[in-house]
Amino acid sequence: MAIAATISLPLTSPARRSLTSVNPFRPSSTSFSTFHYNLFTAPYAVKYPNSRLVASSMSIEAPVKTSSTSFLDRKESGFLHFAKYHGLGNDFVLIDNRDSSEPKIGTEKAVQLCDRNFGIGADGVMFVMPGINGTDYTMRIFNSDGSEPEMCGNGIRCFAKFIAQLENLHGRHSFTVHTGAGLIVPEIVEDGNVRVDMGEPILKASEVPTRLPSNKGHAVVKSELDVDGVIWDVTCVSMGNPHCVTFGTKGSENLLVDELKLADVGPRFEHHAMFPARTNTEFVEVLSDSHLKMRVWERGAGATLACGTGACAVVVAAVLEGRAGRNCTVDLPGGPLQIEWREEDNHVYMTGPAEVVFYGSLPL
Ligand SMILES: N[C@@H](CCC[C@H](N)C(=O)O)C(=O)O
Repeated sequence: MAIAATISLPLTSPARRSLTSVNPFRPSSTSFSTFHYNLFTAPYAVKYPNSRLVASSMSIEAPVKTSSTSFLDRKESGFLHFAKYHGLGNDFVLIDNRDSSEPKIGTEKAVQLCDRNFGIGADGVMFVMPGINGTDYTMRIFNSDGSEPEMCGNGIRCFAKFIAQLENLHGRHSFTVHTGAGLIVPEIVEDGNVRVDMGEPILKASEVPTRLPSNKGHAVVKSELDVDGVIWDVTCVSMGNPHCVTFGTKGSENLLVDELKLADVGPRFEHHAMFPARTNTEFVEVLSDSHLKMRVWERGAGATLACGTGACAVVVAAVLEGRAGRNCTVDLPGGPLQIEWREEDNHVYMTGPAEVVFYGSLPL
């Protein structure tokens, strides 16, 4: 089966774009080229979305036209208009769903779009929906396996930048967003990064949820978890979604995360009987009191280049285990996040980038 698609690529490197300097939804007549191509005969353009040279060398009809109106102003029925974003390489298909509280596509289609060989390629699909309970917007997300998580840290930064572009907003802006994890407040700051009030971590074992017995009040901190005969020390934290954080196996030295066989060990945690809702798992190396390095195996998405809720959970776990302070840089494979677990209000604050990659349309 082939899917005809239209795709628009920013001419500048997305990594160098900032909201204040460039608004890709209001391009000048020379800032975009529009390509019409078949997703299944132009895999390289999909796999290397930042490369115009690759797209051009595929003999795709380009450039066919330029537009002075916003790409996402397009409303042709029967087409799904989307934007592809990433936060430190954790990538998402974003859909303008402001006119309905029902997602424009279902989980089966989302799985298809996330496929890196036969679709757009993404770790998840996110929907910008009307707010409820007095909030500005509602966020929903499907993982690449079609499951629906409560929250997504990198995704909510992309969500905020997408809203700013949809609404043609410039400069500092914050939004109240209803999520499965409750109220989340992302704020676009001067340098184009997004700072997010991620709310309070949940530590009560039954609410994470984990079946591991609590050992510090209601929390599970540095507890033993037997993973197919290997004993890991784990701390369980929910940021609305469940996380199991480990700094290594019992009695071992500081974990060297680059040496970890993530694809082997990750699924064993994700589907462990102690995690009734499955779990995201973060493997952490302590570089200093304020500098941590992690790799993640995500529930429903596998190994990803970054996980925002995971980085927040890691700092909470590091503080609870006495391994780091409340203000940390967390290095992920896709880049660093700044995380603060503030003592005054018990909220976790995450700051990091979110960048557009390209815009496209697909027939539904
Ligand atoms: N990558 C996200 C987390 C996405 C949801 C996760 N896979 C889950 O199922 O909980 C992040 O940046 O937080």
